[in-house]
Amino acid sequence: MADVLRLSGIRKSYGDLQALDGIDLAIPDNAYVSLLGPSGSGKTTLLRVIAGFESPDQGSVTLGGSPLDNVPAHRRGIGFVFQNFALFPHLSVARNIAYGLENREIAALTDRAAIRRKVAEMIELVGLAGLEDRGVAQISGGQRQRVALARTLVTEPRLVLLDEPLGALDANLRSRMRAELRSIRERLGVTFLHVTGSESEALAMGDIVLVLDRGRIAQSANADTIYNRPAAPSVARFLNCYNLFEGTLSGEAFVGPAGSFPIEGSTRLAGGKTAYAVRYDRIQVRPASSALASDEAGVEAAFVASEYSGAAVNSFFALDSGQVVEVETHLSHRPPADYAPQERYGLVWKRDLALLFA
Ligand SMILES: Nc1ncnc2c1ncn2[C@@H]1O[C@H](COP(=O)(O)OP(=O)(O)OP(=O)(O)O)[C@@H](O)[C@H]1O
Repeated sequence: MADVLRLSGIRKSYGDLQALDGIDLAIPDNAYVSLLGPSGSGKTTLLRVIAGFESPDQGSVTLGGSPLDNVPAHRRGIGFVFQNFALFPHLSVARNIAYGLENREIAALTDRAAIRRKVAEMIELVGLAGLEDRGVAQISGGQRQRVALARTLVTEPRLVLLDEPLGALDANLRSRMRAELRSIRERLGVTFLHVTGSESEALAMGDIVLVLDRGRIAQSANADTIYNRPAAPSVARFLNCYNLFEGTLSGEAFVGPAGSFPIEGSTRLAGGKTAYAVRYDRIQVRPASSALASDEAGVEAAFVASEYSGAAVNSFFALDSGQVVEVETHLSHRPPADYAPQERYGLVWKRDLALLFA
């Protein structure tokens, strides 16, 4: 797959704050790419540098092999979908979409019939047929989202940047729009770079997931690799599905405030920092003082509370060190257990399901 976008050595600071700290990145053509990172990690700044709304202090951006360094935002051929949609409230659905075509810097269209035809095609593609003449104040949030997308896509950009595009939608609509966005992108064959703070959205949508941590790319991989082999403890933390333990290696064990875990059989990953990680759904809860099998590791902890979320229950246990360990039990596997508050339990996992960053 050829790369549509390349970034090399991008740095951007605001005063003393290094918002982007040396970004090297290649984004393939015809792909859905998610950009995940916690608040303040530099996601919006990165999009703004790519779009040309901000100039980097150092580094270069190329699109389709051509440098963009001196190309202003409106001549880059890059589309941008804003979180708040940024539609013209006094214009109809069709007029909002046509606006992009009539006013684009490169090859603006003036032929009314051609504009009408392209707008109609786009309305069909994003599923807005029948709403052409409605004012954008008279349609739902999900429909406004589609107008924003259509207005960008109608200009045939090579790359579309989407800044938290589902953030303003309610939970139901958000999950429906995930599938819609993926299918619209596939039909057009254009590359989408979708910024999100939601790990489930990033993993569900991206053919490639980029994880940004304090202005640097911490990992770039497919969803399965990110989920099962996070490149660093910080990536595991953002994924919100791993218990992370701090400590050091001591012979054949990982030792920290939580206890001592034999490391034989655990998956060893390079991660810059020593840490031990166990996914929430890899932990079994047993009576306290149960014997461990030779391929298991575990800790004892006091039950705090459970949270029911439909298909699963998440239970929280406090270790003697104060750290809270989360256990996720899928209800298709077993009925919800009734743990007693403050009671001690054994939390046990197979060693070969644990990750050791060292
Ligand atoms: N115009 C600006 N002036 C000063 N600091 C800025 C400016 N824009 C961003 N920053 C700072 O740069 C850092 C990165 O901000 P950015 O908006 O890119 O993060 P983000 O990952 O998009 O966060 P969020 O998910 O909260 O939107 C933050 O610490 C932010 O406060």
